[in-house]
Amino acid sequence: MPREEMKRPLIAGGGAGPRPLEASDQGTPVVGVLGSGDFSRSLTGRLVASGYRVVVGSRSPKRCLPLFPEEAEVTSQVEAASQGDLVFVALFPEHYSTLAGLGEALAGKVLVDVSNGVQVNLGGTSHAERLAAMFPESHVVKGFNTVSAWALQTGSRDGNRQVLLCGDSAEAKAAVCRLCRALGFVPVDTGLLAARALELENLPLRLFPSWRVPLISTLALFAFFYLYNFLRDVLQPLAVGGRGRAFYKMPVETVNVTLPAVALVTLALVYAPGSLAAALQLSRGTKYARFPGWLDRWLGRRKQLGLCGFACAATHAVYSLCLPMRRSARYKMLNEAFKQVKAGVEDSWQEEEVWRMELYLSVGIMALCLLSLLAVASLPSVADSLNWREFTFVQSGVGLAALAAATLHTLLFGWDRAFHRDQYRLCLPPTFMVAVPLPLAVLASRVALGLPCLARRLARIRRGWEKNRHLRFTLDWSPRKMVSAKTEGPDYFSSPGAMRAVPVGPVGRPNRGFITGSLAAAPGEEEIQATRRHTEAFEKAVEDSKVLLKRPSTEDLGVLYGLYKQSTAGDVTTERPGVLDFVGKKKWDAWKAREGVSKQEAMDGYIKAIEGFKTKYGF
Ligand SMILES: NC(=O)C1=CN([C@@H]2O[C@H](COP(=O)(O)OP(=O)(O)OC[C@H]3O[C@@H](n4cnc5c(N)ncnc54)[C@H](OP(=O)(O)O)[C@@H]3O)[C@@H](O)[C@H]2O)C=CC1
Ligand SMILES: [Cu+2]
Repeated sequence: MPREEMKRPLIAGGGAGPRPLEASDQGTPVVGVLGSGDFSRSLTGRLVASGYRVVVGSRSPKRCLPLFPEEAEVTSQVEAASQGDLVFVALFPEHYSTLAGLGEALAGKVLVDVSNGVQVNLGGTSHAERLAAMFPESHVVKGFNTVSAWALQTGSRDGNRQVLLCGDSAEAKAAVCRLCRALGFVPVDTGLLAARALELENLPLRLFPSWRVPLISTLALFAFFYLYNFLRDVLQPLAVGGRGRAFYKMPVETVNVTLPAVALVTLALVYAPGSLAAALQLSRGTKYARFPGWLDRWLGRRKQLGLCGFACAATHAVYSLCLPMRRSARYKMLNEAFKQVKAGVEDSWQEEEVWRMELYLSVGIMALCLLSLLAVASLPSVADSLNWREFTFVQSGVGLAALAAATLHTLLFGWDRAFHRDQYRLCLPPTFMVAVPLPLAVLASRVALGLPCLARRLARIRRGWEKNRHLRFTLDWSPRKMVSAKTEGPDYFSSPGAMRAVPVGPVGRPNRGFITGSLAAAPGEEEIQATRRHTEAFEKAVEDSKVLLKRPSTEDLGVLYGLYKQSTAGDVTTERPGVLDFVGKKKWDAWKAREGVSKQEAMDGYIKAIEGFKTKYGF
């Protein structure tokens, strides 16, 4: 539906008059909607506005008639089921049994189940499957349950435009997809009913599913550090006979010592899985082995963890700004001043303390700025405007700089306190000493991964190199394809970008049984030996062709391709590819040019050509 259409008020309040279904609307299906509730009304309004003829089926059509736009027909359920080509079931699933008598009217039709559960259903049967079992002659499609009645009314300008669907009949899904598009939504086919319906029904019931673990981790860290600080800063002074003036610290001071520790550890948790993944790839020598499930999930939650860390850091900044505003701070300052006067100290300036504070604050502000950049870049609208390199630079480069700055900020805060005995209250080291090891370990691992020997190896692995195996520039090389006389084979014409890593045996040792199928015909022992030697020389030349230092010119690739196909498949037997298949045509022509040449001669030609190319292109 055009955007302008979306802006039209959808539920015509009355005087709009019937919207005639003229010639252009003739082909559109009649849509039946069973049920007259909120969803039914919003959907009907939207369908009518998009030019569909809608028949609403209700148990009491007269009562609900005024609630629907006048273009819609409101009738009995049987009537709506009979008239509609595509029927929406806008009832709660517990009322599906009341539709039992509609089996005949709904036979052969597309039934759209829009229902949601009341609680997450993790193993039972989905409502859509129950509906499909009730109406085995209808084609049930699950969908629209992730769209609210509100979104249907206001149009997809608000929120997500996607409508997730699933179903077993491809035609039924196609019909629902067409309708979706006509309503201005974007259909997304997620698969079959048995595989996806339950998941779709659970989707609207889940509360921020990707945030659960990051939020719980952040809260758990907060609880741990808060308790730790409570023991050290509140209980310990009371335990050693203080004057009962420690509980005041609980709302602000203790929270403000807790927040930076949580922020720092959370931020380290964002970059730790990347280091673990790199270490795994290095030790396995391949990027093609799956990570353990927990690492995969951890990698997938980095953004949420980062945002939790940012929230803690930002809150810590606000708390810190407010510290001097507190009464307790003023009283403490006055008391200090009085003590100083009494002691006759005129100037309390301590150079070291001044520098510690200046540096600590400055680095902290920088860390917060970098974190803000990261947070902004993780917004979908901003992330979408960055290319992959820019995104990686921000998330990786700026993120690690933020982690480094935050760690330095914490270390500057600690200064030399780690070495003061009086800092170990209740035998517990200062909080910063508990918070700092993980970020330091992550930063150290990144430095290690940046060392040329490791960085080079990792870069190779990430470009497809595998330990004990070699990279080859090829597409379909399976022996079966070599034997068949089709236009497949080594894709010498593929662009360098299309090259991909496929494991093969070590260079120089041809794979066993490489082209045996096409060449195994010689009867005598000597002949067999000669053929084998010839074949091996050819196979060696094929292997060599993949490790030439430079990519041969298109003409030379054509020569190689033609000789190769003639060697392995004989004369060309296929039709010349169509006008638009430029690469296919070139390949075909190159093969055709060798027509009539025997396989042995073609192999000789190939071996000679490779010898020449080794000098020409380097080897
Ligand atoms: N509202 C929303 O935003 C969304 C709703 N949905 C789904 O759409 C479906 C309908 O929701 P909604 O429109 O909000 O619900 P409503 O309660 O507003 O409407 C349900 C309709 O079901 C019919 N009904 C009520 N009681 C019975 C009964 N005992 N036996 C038979 N039919 C009955 C009534 O129609 P009548 O009296 O005319 O027969 C009623 O209007 C639900 O499955 C819901 O999960 C999905 C996504 C969003
Ligand atoms: Cu701080």
